[in-house]
Amino acid sequence: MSQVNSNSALVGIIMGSKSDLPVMQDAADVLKEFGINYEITVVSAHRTPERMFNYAKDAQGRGLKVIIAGAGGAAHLPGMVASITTLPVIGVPVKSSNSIDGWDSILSILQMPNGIPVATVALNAAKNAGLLATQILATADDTLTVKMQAYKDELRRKVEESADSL
Ligand SMILES: Nc1c(C(=O)O)ncn1[C@@H]1O[C@H](COP(=O)(O)O)[C@@H](O)[C@H]1O
Repeated sequence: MSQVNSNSALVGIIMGSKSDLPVMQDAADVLKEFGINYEITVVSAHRTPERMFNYAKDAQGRGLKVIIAGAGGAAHLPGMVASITTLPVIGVPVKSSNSIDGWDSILSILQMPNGIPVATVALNAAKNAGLLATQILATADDTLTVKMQAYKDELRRKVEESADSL
């Protein structure tokens, strides 16, 4: 993996294992759709603690603005990364193969102690993580704001169209 969309990634997508990629790819697809440079790689707090520490420590200096971190099971990765960096961290609970219906990762990521927030999306909701990262970047980028508004207008139009066809 370790793929970088361009030299100047604004969003870092990390995951605890390559087995999370089918879920986390949705975040990358959204960022691609909005024309946002991102990087994507595997980082594990449990299995590669030094890699995790270095990634979080260097992220801001390398130009990242937001980190999306997905993990399953005892999902410590998003919280540990959030403890090291001042960048906003969006956590994606992943339903891994031997999970307790995903509740293990949901609660691990959601129930952070005061002081170290992780913006937790729904189970496997990497798409929403990508959209939230886009909205965070849009606060300082008018072009992105216009694109996000168009995205929402299109969502509304599709729902209204489906309602009209009932
Ligand atoms: N939760 C974590 C962390 C971590 O939080 O550091 N590292 C790996 N994992 C998770 O273990 C699950 C099973 O991983 P494997 O499929 O590699 O056995 C994955 O969902 C991964 O995110």
